[in-house]
Amino acid sequence: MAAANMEKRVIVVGTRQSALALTQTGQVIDELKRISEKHGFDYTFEIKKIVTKGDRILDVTLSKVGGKGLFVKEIEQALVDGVIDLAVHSMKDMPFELPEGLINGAIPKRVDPRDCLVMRDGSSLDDLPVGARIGTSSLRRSCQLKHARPDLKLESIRGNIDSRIRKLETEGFDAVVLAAAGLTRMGWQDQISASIPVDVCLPAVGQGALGIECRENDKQIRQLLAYYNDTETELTVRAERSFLGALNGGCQVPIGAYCVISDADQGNKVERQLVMTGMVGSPDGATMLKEVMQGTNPEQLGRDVAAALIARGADRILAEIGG
Ligand SMILES: NCc1[nH]cc(CCC(=O)O)c1CC(=O)O
Repeated sequence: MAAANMEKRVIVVGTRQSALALTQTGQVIDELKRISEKHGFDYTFEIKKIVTKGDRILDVTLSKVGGKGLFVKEIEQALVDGVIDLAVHSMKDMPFELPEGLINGAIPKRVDPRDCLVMRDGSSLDDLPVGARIGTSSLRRSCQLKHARPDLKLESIRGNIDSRIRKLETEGFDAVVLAAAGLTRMGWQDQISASIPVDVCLPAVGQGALGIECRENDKQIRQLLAYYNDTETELTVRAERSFLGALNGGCQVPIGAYCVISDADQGNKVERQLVMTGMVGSPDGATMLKEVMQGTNPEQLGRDVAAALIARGADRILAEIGG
């Protein structure tokens, strides 16, 4: 056992104060405690709550305010300043570029990446009556749902997961759209009426995955986090993020991507391929461009899928939205 492992240390974990952030941070800490014990690290963990700009303006339409990474800037500053040692993010809220000196130390195994419907009645997209009112403020979700069902009325809805579910009743929606991952982490999976297949609604880049951010020069934490990384998730999320970066997109544009690993049996050897679908659409769902490609280098694959969509006019769609 390396001597560094034996050193006692209190690791301060920064988190937003939303129920989802606190819950997933708690779950990550439980897992890191388990890994610490297993590998002989003498670490204890402490939570530090941080209020971000995104939390302060949750009642405003975020897509109007604009700006990328509204939920992470203050947390990253605390990491840079040494006030905290770790931060747990939903991968899909993580900006494309990390500040100098910070890295993503681990991407743990991804859970269900799909969007789902919490419905008043019914158990599938097809059960929604003609002209049903659907609550979502994600342009990506409205684009794809409108494309699949032009009759649906997509309306803006804000707030944390629990307040969005409440609005199903109080604001008379027929359904609200949420990520299965958030509901499951909260233990609310019984609220899911229908999972939307990824070929109907391609998830946001990194949806269902977490990112654990730390300082690049913190060797102890990096050693600990290496045990928590999931290689398959890391490769697929890297491809998706490369796609997002090549399109210069934030989370407020109708961009979706989902990458999986497929092991193709080539007779005498198994070849590992990344298979990625990327999507760019107009908010009204009238235009929706999709490409599926495969490759072995995640960054290259992301750029290739982006280039293929740009060749078909994706950059013009995004320029119109101002994404
Ligand atoms: N945009 C907010 C957000 N950021 C991460 C999740 C949970 C899903 C995940 O971890 O990917 C959610 C809620 C949602 O989209 O329903």
